[in-house]
Amino acid sequence: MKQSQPVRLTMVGGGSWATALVKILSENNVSIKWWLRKSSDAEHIKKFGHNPSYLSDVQINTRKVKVCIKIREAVRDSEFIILAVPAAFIGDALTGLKPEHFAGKWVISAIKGMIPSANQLVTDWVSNQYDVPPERMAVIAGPCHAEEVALEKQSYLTIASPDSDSAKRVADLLRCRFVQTTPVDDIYGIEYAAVMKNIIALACGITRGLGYGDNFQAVLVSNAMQEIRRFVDAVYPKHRDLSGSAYLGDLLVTAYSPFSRNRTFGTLIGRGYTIQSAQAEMNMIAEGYYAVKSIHEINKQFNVDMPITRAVYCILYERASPTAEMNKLKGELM
Ligand SMILES: NC(=O)c1ccc[n+]([C@@H]2O[C@H](COP(=O)([O-])OP(=O)(O)OC[C@H]3O[C@@H](n4cnc5c(N)ncnc54)[C@H](O)[C@@H]3O)[C@@H](O)[C@H]2O)c1
Ligand SMILES: O=P(O)(O)OC[C@H](O)CO
Repeated sequence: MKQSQPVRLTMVGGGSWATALVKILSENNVSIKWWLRKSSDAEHIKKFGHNPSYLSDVQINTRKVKVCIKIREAVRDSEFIILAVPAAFIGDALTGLKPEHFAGKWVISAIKGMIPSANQLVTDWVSNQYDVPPERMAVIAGPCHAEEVALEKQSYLTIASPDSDSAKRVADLLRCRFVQTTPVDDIYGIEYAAVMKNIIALACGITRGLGYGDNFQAVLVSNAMQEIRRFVDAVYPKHRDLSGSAYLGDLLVTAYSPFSRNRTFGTLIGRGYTIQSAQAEMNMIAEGYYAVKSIHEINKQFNVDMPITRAVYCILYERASPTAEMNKLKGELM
């Protein structure tokens, strides 16, 4: 039987998540233009079919995937654009693009971070900068570490869009042998929860680094869930069940998995590393570092009680002692 034309899609980003998403999409009838910032990585993928910098065991199907270092060329003729670079660098990655380059396309954020210069969610920022209508936007969420996708471990993604057809189309694109997908409509609630779980993972890491145990972490995580609920309900009120995997599931994986970038970063801070030395130690980005400042700023309008976020903010941005901040927090949890 003749196969239908492949879906034309652009992947923006050269890190672990972009590599894992390329692997997932390559399972389906999708033709991918993959934009990477580093030309040496792009050349290596062309020649050897592996990303040398992230998840280098993943075999890239170069019949389906064309690498590219020019962003305009990468987005030309695509129906879908997936953004998978840390939020702080998305502006750089899209430099040279104008609203007309996004016209008629779906834009999907796989990013779990805030735009630091604007204190904005990525979908809000993209909509404003490039005139992408909300119904053409989606986010990829859920408890899913790139490292486990690389190993084809059974995983689940939640695809959120205000438009149910868009959510379903994107969910269909990302479903494969080892990934289940669910379309939903709570795009902003899910995006905020995904941002906030990174801050909580930093807190978990800090307490691990200081020597706190599982008993404390269980209380920290359950209090965190309430903190996320208070904030998300204040900023974007809507009926939602936060026990779903895109909310609670994502919090759990990031808080407990050794693959978590944010937890690892927090652990280094708890052990006494400076921010610069912790960043230098990791080849990866901990989104929570940027997000905690944005959420702290946004919360000035809402005044939600957020003791965990406040403690992490004070440690990372006000040079407060992790020991003293966690001592204070101890008395506020229940
Ligand atoms: N890794 C995961 O398992 C995973 C899962 C879900 C969502 N995400 C989200 O995906 C996004 C990308 O994260 P990741 O894990 O792929 O990143 P990563 O930490 O694996 O890689 C870092 C990325 O940042 C880029 N980068 C580093 N410094 C840069 C700079 N100065 N300018 C421009 N780009 C720079 C690198 O090229 C690389 O693409 C994040 O928002 C993250 O929260 C990641
Ligand atoms: O768990 P982290 O800190 O690596 O963040 C990556 C993803 O957001 C997990 O869903």
